[in-house]
Amino acid sequence: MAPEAPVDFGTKKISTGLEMEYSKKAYVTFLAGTGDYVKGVVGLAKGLRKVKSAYPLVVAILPDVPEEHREILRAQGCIVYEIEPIYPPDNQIQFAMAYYVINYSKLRIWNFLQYSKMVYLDADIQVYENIDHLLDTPNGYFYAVMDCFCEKTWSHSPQFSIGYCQQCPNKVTWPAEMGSPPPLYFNAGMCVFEPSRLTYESLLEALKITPPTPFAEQDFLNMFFQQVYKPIPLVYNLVLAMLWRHPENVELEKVKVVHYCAAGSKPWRYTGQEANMDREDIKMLVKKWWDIYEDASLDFKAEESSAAEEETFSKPSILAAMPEPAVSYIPAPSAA
Ligand SMILES: O=c1ccn([C@@H]2O[C@H](COP(=O)(O)OP(=O)(O)O)[C@@H](O)[C@H]2O)c(=O)[nH]1
Ligand SMILES: OC[C@H]1O[C@H](O[C@@H]2[C@@H](O)[C@H](O)[C@@H](O)[C@H](O)[C@@H]2O)[C@H](O)[C@@H](O)[C@H]1O
Ligand SMILES: [Mn+2]
Repeated sequence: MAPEAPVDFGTKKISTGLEMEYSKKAYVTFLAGTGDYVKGVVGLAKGLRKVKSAYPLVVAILPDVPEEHREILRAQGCIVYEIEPIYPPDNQIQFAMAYYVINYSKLRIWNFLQYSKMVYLDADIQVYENIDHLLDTPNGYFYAVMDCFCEKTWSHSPQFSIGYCQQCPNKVTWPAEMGSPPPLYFNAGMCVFEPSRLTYESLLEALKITPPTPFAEQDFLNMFFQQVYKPIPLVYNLVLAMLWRHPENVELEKVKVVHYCAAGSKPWRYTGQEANMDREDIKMLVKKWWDIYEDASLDFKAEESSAAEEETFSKPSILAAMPEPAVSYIPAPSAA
């Protein structure tokens, strides 16, 4: 289902006659659980500071994130918004990772209407060069980097079974008897999008009638934004598996954003034991992440900007009165 074309924001008068500034832009990430992903968010906040980004980092947190972690994020200058979880319809699907079920909650960021455009980044991503220009891309599209189908996390898929990957479409051509090749598919760890009430409500409505699939909200977002998806270069989201699956597509010295999504590559829990984790490039990238994380000169200093605010709801107060579409919640496994 293609989303409504997003309304072109400017300063928008609303029924009460109040004016609301819609031109704000920001980075946003997502944090769930009581575990160590908070380190990823701290690393990301410090990385964005190191590349002198002009925009704040918003963190959409689930209610289970402890106050101590929220304080750590505020102390790093993050703008912390608590969001309500979103679960897919009741299902028996085998997700590629059991905890993926919590990732549907990312959809709340489309309701951050106080922002006109945002770059979403997973907490296991690090930004090594300024990418603020992505927030000046033309509106009306969904920008993200193409994924790779070669890791065993894709073993459920027809692509994997015939050895097809969009990263090298001529290596194994898609057989005619399997119909047309799959549409271009993005990794949902990084994307450029426009918050919009219409898009948000359409997402939630579509979710109610969309059977969940192994890559959870990533599959769902690929289906939803298929008509407006614009692939952007791999330098904006290096999915680490590309280093051993498609090295011919990677110029590591030009990469601006690294996505530590390969099994065993999360820097804050790296042991080097898993497959490919003893590679020199992986060791270099993990060290690069730690150098930023441990650099005290990159910590937030209160005089840098007005104190970060925290709101306990996922919509600007002025829209609080607008009814939220009902979403059914079901119990789910806790985060990883
Ligand atoms: O316990 C968890 C698991 C996931 N996440 C968030 O959900 C994102 C997606 O999960 P992950 O990056 O582990 O998926 P991958 O990209 O590795 O498949 C993470 O980056 C975090 O932002 C989280 O906050 N806590
Ligand atoms: O909830 C589903 C997740 O799906 C994606 O995970 C990756 C990861 O599983 C790799 O190991 C695979 O190789 C890769 O293809 C896959 O996209 C996103 O990075 C993450 O943000 C989230 O959307
Ligand atoms: Mn990730």
